Formats: sequence, structure tokens, C-alpha cells
Amino acid sequence: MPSDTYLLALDQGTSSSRSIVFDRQGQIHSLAQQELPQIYPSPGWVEHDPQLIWQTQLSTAQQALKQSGLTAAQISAVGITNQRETTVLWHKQTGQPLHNAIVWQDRRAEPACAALRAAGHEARIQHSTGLRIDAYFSATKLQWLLQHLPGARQLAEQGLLAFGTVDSWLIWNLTKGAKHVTDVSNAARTMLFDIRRNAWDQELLDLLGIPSSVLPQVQPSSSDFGQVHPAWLGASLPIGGVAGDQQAALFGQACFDSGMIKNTYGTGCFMLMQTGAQFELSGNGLITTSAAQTSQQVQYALEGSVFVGGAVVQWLRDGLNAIHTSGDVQNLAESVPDSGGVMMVPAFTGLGAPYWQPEARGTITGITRGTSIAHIARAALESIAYQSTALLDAMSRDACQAGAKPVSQLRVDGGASVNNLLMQFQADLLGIPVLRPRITETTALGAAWLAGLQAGVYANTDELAQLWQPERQFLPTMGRARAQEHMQQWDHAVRQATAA
Ligand SMILES: Nc1ncnc2c1ncn2[C@@H]1O[C@H](COP(=O)(O)OP(=O)(O)O)[C@@H](O)[C@H]1O
Ligand SMILES: O=P(O)(O)OC[C@H](O)CO
Repeated sequence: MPSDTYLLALDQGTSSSRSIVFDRQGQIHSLAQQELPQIYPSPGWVEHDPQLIWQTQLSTAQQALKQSGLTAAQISAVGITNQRETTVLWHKQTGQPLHNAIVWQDRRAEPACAALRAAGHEARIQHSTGLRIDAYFSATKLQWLLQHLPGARQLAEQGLLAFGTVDSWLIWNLTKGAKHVTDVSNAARTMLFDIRRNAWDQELLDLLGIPSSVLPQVQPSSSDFGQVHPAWLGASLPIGGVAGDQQAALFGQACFDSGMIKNTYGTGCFMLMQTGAQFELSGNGLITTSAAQTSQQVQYALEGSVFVGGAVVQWLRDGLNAIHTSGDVQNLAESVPDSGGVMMVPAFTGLGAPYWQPEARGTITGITRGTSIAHIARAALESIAYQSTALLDAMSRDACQAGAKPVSQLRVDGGASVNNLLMQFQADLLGIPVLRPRITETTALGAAWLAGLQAGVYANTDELAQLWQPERQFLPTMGRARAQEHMQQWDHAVRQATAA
């Protein structure tokens, strides 16, 4: 392969659409980004306009290509990564969406989930999909659309409707309706996909009243997803890689071996551990999901998510006016030697894994007359590391119960991973090195790598593992006894938040 080979990654996230041109070494050659408007029709509901998802994504791809100074013919392949679970339903003949996309954060399907739990389906669903029954996943969002949109069920039964997560919707548009496909890592987030057999779960489809004609065809994450129509980027380009954003980040962090873990510190935090071909159900509050697959060979990951990660810093900025920009939090927090006994549990919307306490609410405890806003900022920052430590502890327990080696390092990315104070405290609590890579755009990089493998730009994952390099390593400096004391204080604070 010539060294002037490039890959284009489309990264469709919750708050923005981004496109990045990478060179063969994984260096960013050009990047374009556009905000995506959020729609909140009623409390707990979150929607996106599917046409804006498509238009912003296309426009950033065109911009990134233009800025790169390359011609489309110099791009070897296109990779797609996306916000997961978000549900789109469209008409196969007109290509028009029937409704806004229902976003992963949307809670409208909670009553349907409660009914499934009450009817005793939890174990059956977890056994096949690896998931807990929750409105977060696509299944009950799709069920809601089919039940509430006039004529939708009839159209679906006539085979005229297409359901897709955001990757499917983008591919449908990029190929001008030639492909209705998805990859295993996105299918795994629908709560309709049997991740043991790598196939849609017909029994579950029947239970939820979902006609199989609406479903996309499922492929390995690195495979032929069709061609971008020449009308869009000036040439026909192969789409060779597709993965949900968190699985793409696991891939982009080169976590190819069982036991390797990455944590993405964005608005929330998403921690994934590669578990290889072995399907394991967590005994410690995590979910099992498909990792990106480069062949028909199944690959799994354990996943835990923290609902409020970097968002606690946004709250300091927008809710408390304690800082001007998110980056200011480091100086403020560093102006005091520690949090002075203050503990913050940012359970603004309940607590996710491993606690699963939807009713919990945020608390700040340990305030004295000497407490300043700096102590609160430090406690807020530390809460991100505490929550992530609880996830890693759960993963370590699962790994240990499965007879795996102890976790030896954590790879990090996402907006808040630039914060050195946070990363050092994370390493101190965990007692293992925290590694921040040179390229922190690991989500897009993962999609580019998946596409590059399919296009023959890279021979195998060993070659990709060589490209991954740390920019900085944070080594633990705190004694283990002190770290455990900290975690006990955190556990105590969580008990207070869940009792509130
Ligand atoms: N220096 C910083 N220290 C701590 N948090 C930060 C810093 N810079 C940005 N953040 C937080 O990172 C988050 C944005 O990260 P990003 O990866 O872009 O998130 P997302 O993909 O969820 O939109 C915001 O919640 C922001 O408050
Ligand atoms: O778009 P992000 O980065 O907020 O990620 C969203 C996740 O995929 C939701 O599961």
C-alpha cells in the first residue's frame, strides 16, 4: 500500500457530527465538525431530526475532504461510527423518516420495560442479548414508534418500513437506498439481537410485536457495507468499517486482547473490557455486548456506563457559575491540596452501572465552615474517578471470577481525559497505570482502522497495535491503604445518595 493512503471516518455523536481524514499512521489530516440540535418534546424525551443527522454528517464529510486537499480517489475507504441505540424508522420507497429519531437518552419506553420486567422476561432477555431490560436500548423505542405512529404497523407488515440505528440510516443515505445494513456492535444495542448466535432473536421480535421485515442485515464491523454514491463526495468510495462509538473506541485504543480496558471520559463515561470470543454474563452489574468484529468470529466486551462524567464539570460551569470554561476546573481544583473531606455523588439522573439506582439523586456531603468552591470543584472532578473505579472494580471481579489475569492498565480518551489532575487521581485510586494515547480521537480512529482492514490498507490487528502509542502515562503514587479508604468514603457517600 502506498504511504499516501488515507481513510475517512464519519463520527456521528449525540451532540455533533464530525468527519476526520486520517493518514495511514493514524495521524489526523483534517477534521470538520457541526453541532446537532437536541429536541426535547416533553420531560424525559430526547429526539434528533434524522434529516439533520444525515445533512450535518454529509456536510462535515465534504468539508473534511475539502480541507484535506485530497481528491476522493485518494481515500481508500470510509468508516462509520455513531451514537448507539438511537432509533430511526423510515419509508423504504420514499426514504423519508416517519418520525424524529428517538435518542438513547430518551426514557419514554420505561413503562414498556417495566411491563417486560414484571412479566418475568429479564433472565431470558439477558441470556440472549447480554443486556438488562432498559428504555436505553432500541427495542422498546421501536415498539413505541410502531404503536404510536398511525399506519406504521401496517406499512411495516407490508415490508415498506426500515428500522435502523444511526449507522444504518447514514449508510442508507450514503448508498442512496442501495443498502439496509448494520454491524454486530450496533445490532447488539437494540435488545433484539442474540449476541450468542449473531442473529436477530425471532422469539424476542414476536414478544415485542416487531416484524422482521423492518430489520437491517447484520454484518461484521469490518466488511463490505456498500459504496458511497459518487454524488456525495465526488467518487464512489467503499464503506468498509462500521461500529457503535464505544466499541469503535475500544478498537481505536487497540484493546484487542482479552482483559484490555478503555474508559471514555465524555459527558458520561463508558468503560469497556475486551473479553474475546468468550460470552460472559456479569455477576457485578455490567452488561455484555458485542465488540467490533473483523470477521464472522464473535468478539465480546463487558461494558459499564456512568451517566454523569464530564457533565459534572458542565454543571460547575453552567449551574454554579464556578468556572468559565471546562478547562478552568483543573486550576480551581488544584488550588486546594484535597477536597477537604467533601464528597460529591453526581447522581443527577440516578446512578448507572454498577449501582443501577434510577431514583438516586445528587449529594454533596462533608461540608464544613472551611469548605470553599475549590473543594467542591475538586470533589466534582474526583467523583468522575470514583465512579470509574467502581466500574473497573466490577470488571476486575468479573474477570477474576472467569479466571482471567488481573487488569494491568487503563487506556483513556474523551474530552475530560485531558485533565491531568483527574487522570492522576484515577491512577491513584485504581493502583494501575492510566495511559492516554497520542491520538485521542480513538472513536473515529477505530472506525477508520476497521475500514482500513477491509480495504487491505492494514494486514491485521497486530499492525494496528504497533501504531497505538501513549502520549502520557499516569502512574499510581498513592498507597493502596489510602486508596481503599477513599473508596470506602465513596461507597458511604453512594449509600447516602441512594437513601436520599
Ligand atoms: N479540562 C477538562 N477537565 C474536565 N472535564 C473536561 C475538560 N474539558 C472538557 N471536559 C468535559 O468533557 C466533556 C466533553 O467531552 P467529549 O468527549 O467531547 O464529550 P461527548 O462526546 O459526550 O460530547 C464535557 O462534559 C466537558 O465538561
Ligand atoms: O455520542 P456519545 O459519545 O454521547 O455516545 C453515546 C453512546 O453511544 C450511547 O450509548
